[in-house]
Amino acid sequence: TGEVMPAGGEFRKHEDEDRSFHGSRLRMNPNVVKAQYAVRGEIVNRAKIVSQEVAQGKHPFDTVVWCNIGNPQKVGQQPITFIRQLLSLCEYPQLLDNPAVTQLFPSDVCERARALIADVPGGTGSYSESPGVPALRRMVAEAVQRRDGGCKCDPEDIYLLDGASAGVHLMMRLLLRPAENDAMLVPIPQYPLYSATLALYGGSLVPYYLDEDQAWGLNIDELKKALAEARRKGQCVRAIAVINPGNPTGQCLSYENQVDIIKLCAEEDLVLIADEVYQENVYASSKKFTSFKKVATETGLAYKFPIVSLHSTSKGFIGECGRRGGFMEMIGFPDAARDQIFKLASINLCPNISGQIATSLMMNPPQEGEPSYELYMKEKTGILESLKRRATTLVSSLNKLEGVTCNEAEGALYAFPRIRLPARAVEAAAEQGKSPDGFYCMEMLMNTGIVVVPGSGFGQKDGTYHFRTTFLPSESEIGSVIERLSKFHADFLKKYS
Ligand SMILES: Cc1ncc(COP(=O)(O)O)c(CN[C@@H]2CONC2=O)c1O
Repeated sequence: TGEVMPAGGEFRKHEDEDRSFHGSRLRMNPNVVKAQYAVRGEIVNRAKIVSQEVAQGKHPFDTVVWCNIGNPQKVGQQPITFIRQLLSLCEYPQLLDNPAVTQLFPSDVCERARALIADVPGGTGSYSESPGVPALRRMVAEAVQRRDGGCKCDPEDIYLLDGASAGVHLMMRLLLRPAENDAMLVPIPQYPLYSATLALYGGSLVPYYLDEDQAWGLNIDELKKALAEARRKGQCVRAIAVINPGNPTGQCLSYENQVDIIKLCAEEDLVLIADEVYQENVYASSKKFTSFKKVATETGLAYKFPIVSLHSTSKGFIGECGRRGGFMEMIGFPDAARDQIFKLASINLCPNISGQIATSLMMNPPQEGEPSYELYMKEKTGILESLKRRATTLVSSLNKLEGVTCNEAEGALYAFPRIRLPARAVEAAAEQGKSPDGFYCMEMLMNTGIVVVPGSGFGQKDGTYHFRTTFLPSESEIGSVIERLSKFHADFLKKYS
């Protein structure tokens, strides 16, 4: 069914032909064709065209608002000064020899930079060890130990990454065996990195549904039923992915939920993939982040089964998405698996050094009394408090719309409202071969310029429709975004009622 690249022939793009070349065709990996990633799907691709057309006055709005992706600096969030100052000096150490440097950079930044430069053999342009620069891994491990109230963290368990995505890919490659009917438990709604990588590496997704009526709570009995049902069907469930705080749902797990999950993994021989990239994004005063590693330690089950915990420089208040920084902490993996993980990391040579440095700085911020501390805390607090205000404003506005309900965004960067759509809208969507919420989101784009992602891209209970939006537009513009969205929603209901 596939196509074969012509031997020796140059493969040219065929706009008006059937994409064959010299009669030959390109045979592609069907898993690649099967994988989907809605965060940058059809709506976003259309939005790119619209954003070019807006300048020519072709649309009833003058800006496209990118609410499809948690990309804070794309929509105006400022980088953290401390991080950028240190990266600047690490990228061009000669600055430190310039007498003017002390006028441009605080003394603690200069000292840190000298230490980092000494710690990174060959500088930021050199390959490092595949798991990352040893000194930076140690810095991250010490910080994880402090974060978790003293729970031991071995630097050998820390792998620095080109973003948390790289850690998920690595784990999927390690665990999913062809022709073994391997599967993974994934929350629904889920961040589509999980469904996409399962498709890419030949695994299958076993859904466990979060309960929208219980603030997207996780029901451990539901999880156990999903596991038993999958096994009954002959699926070999290898792991469970947990996203805490949740994406797209924003819920923060209770400590009890976490204990239940850990006990289940230990009893059922499951690898726990703890996706904790939003650990700094907790807004609900009744919730606080506790790492699964800490809960496992306090439950007496740490190192009794494999846990891989993921963190990233892309989220939190740092928002260094393009830096491609992050790390995974792996505990409870047998040595034979660790050897294979090292080999997988080696095939990619090493994570980028700038991202490694940013990760070590994310985990080791300025301390009270240091010259950089005051500005750092001002920037951090300013961003997190603003995110909390924007989350509250957006969710309360969404709940005022007819037929819309939206749980509180307890954490992360998103709201995931449920929308009730008129039958005529569902019919119109079907006529265009679109999902109802995909149809709604495309109409939203074409009428308002606001780019969101249909709930169908994250998974949802049959018969329900959602969309995911970030609350990243600045506080000066989020009001107008809400106005545009509210007017669109009312007009849409009128048009299809
Ligand atoms: C839950 C979760 N895990 C991992 C990642 C990947 O992070 P890295 O940038 O470190 O690879 C993301 C990114 N969030 C995507 C990107 O922006 N909006 C999203 O939903 C995420 O939301």
